[in-house]
Amino acid sequence: MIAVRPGPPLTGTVTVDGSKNAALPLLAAAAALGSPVQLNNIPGNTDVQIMLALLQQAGWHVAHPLNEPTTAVILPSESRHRAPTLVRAAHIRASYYLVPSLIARHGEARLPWPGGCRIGARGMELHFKAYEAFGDRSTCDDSGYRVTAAAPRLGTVSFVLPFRSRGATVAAVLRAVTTSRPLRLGEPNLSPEVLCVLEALRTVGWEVRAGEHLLSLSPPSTRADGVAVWDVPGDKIEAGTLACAIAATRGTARVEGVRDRDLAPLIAALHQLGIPAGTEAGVLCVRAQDAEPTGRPLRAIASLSPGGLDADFEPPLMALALSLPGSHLFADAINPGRHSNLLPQLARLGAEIEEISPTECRLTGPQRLTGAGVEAADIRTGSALMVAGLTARGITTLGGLDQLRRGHADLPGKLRTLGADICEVTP
Ligand SMILES: CC(=O)N[C@H]1[C@@H](OP(=O)(O)OP(=O)(O)OC[C@H]2O[C@@H](n3ccc(=O)[nH]c3=O)[C@H](O)[C@@H]2O)O[C@H](CO)[C@@H](O)[C@@H]1O
Ligand SMILES: C=C(OP(=O)(O)O)C(=O)O
Repeated sequence: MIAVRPGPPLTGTVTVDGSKNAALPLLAAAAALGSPVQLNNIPGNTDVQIMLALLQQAGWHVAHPLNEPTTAVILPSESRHRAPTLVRAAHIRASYYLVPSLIARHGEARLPWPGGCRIGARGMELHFKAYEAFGDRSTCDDSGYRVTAAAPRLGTVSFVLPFRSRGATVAAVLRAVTTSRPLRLGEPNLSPEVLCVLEALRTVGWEVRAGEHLLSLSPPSTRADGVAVWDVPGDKIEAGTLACAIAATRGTARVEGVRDRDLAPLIAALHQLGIPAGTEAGVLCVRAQDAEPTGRPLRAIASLSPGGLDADFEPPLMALALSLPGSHLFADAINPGRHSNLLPQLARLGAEIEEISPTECRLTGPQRLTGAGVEAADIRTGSALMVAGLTARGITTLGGLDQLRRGHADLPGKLRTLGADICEVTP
């Protein structure tokens, strides 16, 4: 487990890893393409390691150039063995991104239900609807699901999502790639993680028009030769978590390696709280040393809409808001089990948070927290508890590191680079 103690305000400069939630669909897009892709800035967290292992098991080569662990070349292998049983697909949520490439390669995708964070019921019926729009058939039982390829068809596939699911948007886009069919997708998810897949497809000749209400894709007229080179964007959530930690300790520090536009909703929330922060040319500067908190209420409502606040920013913002004056509201109806992971753990540190409903809560800051033993039941609960531990009197011990490492190769190390008093201890 990790032991966290309050210390001096965080200072200095740290660089974020590539984003887990962008790397996962980009790896699946590389597999769907069927021609070599070099992917740079791949993070070393365990979810991404599992995805790379799944790709290899399912028939793709994953080659790391010598001394470049964050780069991989993904390309299909020649051998066409039977569809494998991908048992570890049950460990990560994003295993469902592999369905289009598995169907294209093996004629069917047979997978266990996806895993990932236990943050409430996490359906995937919209993915099946997307595949059915392409003519595929899906069946499922308690242990998993199976999607079987339709006989090849031509023509544009049109489909409207009833809500802006990121997973279902990527599913439809990648199925368009593996069938080389034009797609018109209504009410798409246009989060940075989806946009980076669309940008990657543009580099290999796909015509992409991403409007708020309609996403249109048309395949390239000729197949691109050579190796496509794509970059995983820096992890906006890791950067946001570090920003909350810097602000909670009233520090002034720089976080490098993240795209400016990906942080706009987080920076708006920091400004609302009176924390001076901004990005320029991939560098996020947080200047909380002499900040004067506004005392204004923060309304942090997780959203799937374009430009909305990513649900994964909410937990670290909540940990920060506990140290700032004002009555702050948090809501995450996207991940309905998140608050039941996070709130009881913050309560162990002495936080007083009023649950308005299972997905909405209000807290009034500033509150004085006291170190205690806490447990990460999901990635962002883990990172939020580290932020809270930096302001709690005494020692906070955090268990459940396997959860944290699913999303970050070494978040404690990054906080230590900024001067945080964090160490790993063997219980
Ligand atoms: C790997 C990855 O990128 N995970 C992110 C992704 O999760 P996830 O892949 O769950 O995100 P989606 O946008 O697809 O889903 C949003 C919500 O709709 C539900 N849903 C989705 C599809 C469906 O067919 N049926 C259904 O009920 C999901 O269970 C979830 O509760 O977006 C979440 C919300 O922004 C983030 O917190 C997760 O970190
Ligand atoms: C919820 C998350 O991940 P996943 O969807 O992979 O479980 C997350 O990244 O916080």
